[in-house]
Amino acid sequence: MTPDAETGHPHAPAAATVRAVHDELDERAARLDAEHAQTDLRHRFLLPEGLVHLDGNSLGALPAAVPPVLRRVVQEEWGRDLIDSWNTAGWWDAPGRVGDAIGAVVGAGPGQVVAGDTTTLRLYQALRAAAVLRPEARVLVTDPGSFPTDLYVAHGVAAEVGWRVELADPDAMPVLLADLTARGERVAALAFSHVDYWTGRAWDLPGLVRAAHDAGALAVADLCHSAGAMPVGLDEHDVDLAVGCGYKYLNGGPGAPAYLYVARRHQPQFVNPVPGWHGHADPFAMAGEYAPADGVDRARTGTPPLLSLLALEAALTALDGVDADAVRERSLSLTAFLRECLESLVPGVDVVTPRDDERRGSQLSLRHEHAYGVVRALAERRVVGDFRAPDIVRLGVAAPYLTHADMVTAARAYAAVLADEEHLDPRHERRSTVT
Ligand SMILES: Cc1ncc(COP(=O)(O)O)c(C=O)c1O
Ligand SMILES: Nc1c(O)cccc1C(=O)C[C@H](N)C(=O)O
Repeated sequence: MTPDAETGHPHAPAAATVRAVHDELDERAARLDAEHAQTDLRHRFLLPEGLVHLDGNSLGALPAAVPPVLRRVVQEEWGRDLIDSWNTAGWWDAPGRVGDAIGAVVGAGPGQVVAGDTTTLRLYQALRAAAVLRPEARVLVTDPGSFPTDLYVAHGVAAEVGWRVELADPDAMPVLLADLTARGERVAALAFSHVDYWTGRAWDLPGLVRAAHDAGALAVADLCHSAGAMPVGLDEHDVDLAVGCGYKYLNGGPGAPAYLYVARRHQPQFVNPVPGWHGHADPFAMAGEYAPADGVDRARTGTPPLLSLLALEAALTALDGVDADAVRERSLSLTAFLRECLESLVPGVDVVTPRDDERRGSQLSLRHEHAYGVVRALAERRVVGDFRAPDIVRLGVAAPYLTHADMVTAARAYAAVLADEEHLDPRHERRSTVT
């Protein structure tokens, strides 16, 4: 480094050099945004002016299509037509209809996805159903780095059905499965997240499904961090069961319903461990005995949260006309460019997320000793990411509403926070519940 002409600081780069780096990044951003103009869907979302929302992997932005639909649903369907709306407004069929719309995003043909309930409940259903589909098996393989709710459900179901839980990083799962099989152990299911919530690492979904099937096991995937951000190909890759939430890259809003995919081949044997009346073959017969509906409808439980479900349905239209490959292409460009900006502007930045496109979901996770303070200080600069304990600054990149220019803004803010030590401000000591 040459001494700075203005400050005379011997170790800082010259101001002119710094300005040239910034100019170059701005020019690259403008060029890349022009190249990717086709997939810029920012106009389909209502975001506060000047905010860079890098937290769509926790709560997606509000699609412009949602408020008018909710207004109509509340005023006309609920307010005016009341109970008639179960028939006239298609409320009864909404879980399957919205399920099909989600299916279109994750590569599942119609009739295999049902929307409603929470990811936690959906995973419980999936794993309990796996136990019925693989009655002889005594082992569940899952990732110790899974989102906590997934681990809790895995251990909970294992305790209920008498499985032993084997923990392995998804990269190590195929070897573990082969070992278990060689020892004559029967594995019921391999449960994994397609993209890791903490590192942003994307696992090899087709390879994991193949390994599961080679071991006679089922593949159960959590799509929370991939659905809406990249192609999943549930049917193409022969996934058995999958779950996901509606509030991240599907932009369904806070508490949006989750979903469950049951591959058509498993539906006749799918046993719902929470057999509610909405999943009954003839709900209004009010029969005292449960008889499952045909198809994926048997995975329904009780009355779905209609307002949220219809908000999610409207939200999904924000992705209309842009396929998952196109979203992925934009996402990879944005995350690669964000990394490049950070590496240019923040000396020693520690990016945990893999550099390799194949291995990267749609976020960058940065390790920092004062990650919580960094996240709070960034938020004051109108760049919203989140903190994941113990030391991760998570920057989620929801491609449809973010631009390459936003990536420069975010990296610049990150550099400024650290340079001015804003993250050490005592106001940024950790005290909020939700991070
Ligand atoms: C991978 C993963 N699974 C599950 C959940 C949450 O489950 P639920 O929708 O039941 O809160 C999240 C996020 O909250 C998640 O990231
Ligand atoms: N589901 C959430 C919630 O109910 C409150 C706050 C955050 C969330 C999230 O979605 C967090 C997210 N699953 C994560 O990857 O950390």
